[in-house]
Amino acid sequence: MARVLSLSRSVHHWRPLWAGGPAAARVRRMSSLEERARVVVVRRGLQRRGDELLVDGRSFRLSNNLHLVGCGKAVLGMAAEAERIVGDHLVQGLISVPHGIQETLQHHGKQNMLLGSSSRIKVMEGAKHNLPDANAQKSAESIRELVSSLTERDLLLVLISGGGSALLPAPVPPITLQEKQDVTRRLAAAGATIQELNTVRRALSLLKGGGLARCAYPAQVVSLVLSDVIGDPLDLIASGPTVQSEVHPEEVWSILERYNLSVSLPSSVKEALNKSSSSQGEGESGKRTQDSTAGDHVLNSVIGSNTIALECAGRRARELGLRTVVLSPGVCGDVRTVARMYGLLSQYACSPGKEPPLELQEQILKVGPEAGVESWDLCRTMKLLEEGREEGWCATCLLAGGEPTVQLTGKGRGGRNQELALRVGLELSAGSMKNPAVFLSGGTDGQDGPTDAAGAVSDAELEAEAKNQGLDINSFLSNNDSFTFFSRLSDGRRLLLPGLTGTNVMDVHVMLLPPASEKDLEL
Ligand SMILES: Nc1ncnc2c1ncn2[C@@H]1O[C@H](COP(=O)(O)OP(=O)(O)OP(=O)(O)O)[C@@H](O)[C@H]1O
Ligand SMILES: O=C(O)[C@H](O)CO
Repeated sequence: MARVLSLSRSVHHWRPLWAGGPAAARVRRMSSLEERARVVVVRRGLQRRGDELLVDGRSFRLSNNLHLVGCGKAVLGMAAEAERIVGDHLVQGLISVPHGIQETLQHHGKQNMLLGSSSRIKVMEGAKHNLPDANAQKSAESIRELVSSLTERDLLLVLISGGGSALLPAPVPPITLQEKQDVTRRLAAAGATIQELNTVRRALSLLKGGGLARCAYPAQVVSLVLSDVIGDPLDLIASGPTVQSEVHPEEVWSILERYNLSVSLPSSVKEALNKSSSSQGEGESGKRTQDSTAGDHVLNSVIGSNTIALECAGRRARELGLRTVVLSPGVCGDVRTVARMYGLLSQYACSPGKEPPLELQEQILKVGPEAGVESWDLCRTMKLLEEGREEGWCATCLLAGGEPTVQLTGKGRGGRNQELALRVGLELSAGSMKNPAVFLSGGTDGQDGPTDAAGAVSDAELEAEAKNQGLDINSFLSNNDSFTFFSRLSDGRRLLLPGLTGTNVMDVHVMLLPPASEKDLEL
């Protein structure tokens, strides 16, 4: 947010700052905030008292018996912090992190998130563009080997964050990596939710759905989880490698049928699904899963989520002199519905007259829940927006988070954040009144779909700007080509390009709303 906009408080418009200048310094301050937040969540989640490790009120004895594994986009920074806390008892570690992340963090001067040369933790990179690949599969095999060698005197610390599913691929034989990748790619492209996607992934994997904890048995497993799924469901974040979950083949089949994939499935996948119904409750080694992942042997603890990103963004917005309103960390559903909701909220905040029209309120209460926002959050937000209009002395920064979905129909390059920004831009351009709101949507991991951008910024000028440059927004949208659109538009200055951030707590949406002028209120 700080990178993108600077607010002129005296006039009712925003001056885009994406050309650089003071913005660069602000990005650095923002990054150090991010870094502090991550350090805080790990320090809060993993406490040390002498040779005792305290997690979620439970105590574990450290005696040079600690092993560490992890997978996910935020895991490198988490591992660096964990090693600072318990490194003296660490025997060995191995983490699977995104391709290129060490170089990016180095490049951005985030030394704090990198492991030192004397670290006992080995870093393996893979899953380019967030797709499981041969490198990630190698990492998964090495992690499986490491944890399988543990005994009951060992303590296994598992670090998990979003992106972990692609970074820990271990297809159930005879499924090949390529076949598994095809199934998940086609599901994602058809608009499947992360809940549906990971339910299928769990059924096709040796390590997901508690498989990692099963392999580590009889060692004690302690998992620290940074959530990137709405509601923080442990069994779905990174497909729950340390969370025992039953595979219900009928549930998996119904998801595959919903997206018309059941007929074209490779025979290996069908075979694995049929087997899973008969081998319920058994680990790979034949150990009863009940023994290995239930009860005291495994502790899973969520240490952070999108709510933390919204808190940090809110703090920064207040420092910049803005009034902050947090809508919800649970925005989801089709990107068109989400765009409509933001269009309506901006109209509500900016419509002329003493009070926003009642029909707008009704429409917001209808569309909002379809975009995952509860009615009481909508009512609370509308009340705060209305108060903001009346106070009229500073602008409002509306913040929300979540993960909308895009149903891919085209072959272009883009991501849900860029597509959302583009669609919100159209909403803001529509109608006779020039809407003064500015909207940003960005993935906290720094990567939106298979593109180098994290997201984009839009406002009511977007449509005219595109037209002047000969770009037809609707044809880019119908080809899901939002990245190409924003790259071509005004030399890409509306794109958000932070590079991989080393964290991953879903997306953040920011809408800046200027206060209503006295003239507006009198209309
Ligand atoms: N051309 C496109 N236009 C719009 N959205 C796209 C496009 N290509 C892929 N997507 C969407 O991007 C999403 C994948 O994005 P990304 O790789 O950032 O994953 P993610 O959900 O953030 O990953 P993770 O949760 O594993 O960190 C999918 O939901 C997919 O529908
Ligand atoms: O890795 C994954 O499965 C997603 O990021 C959700 O956690």
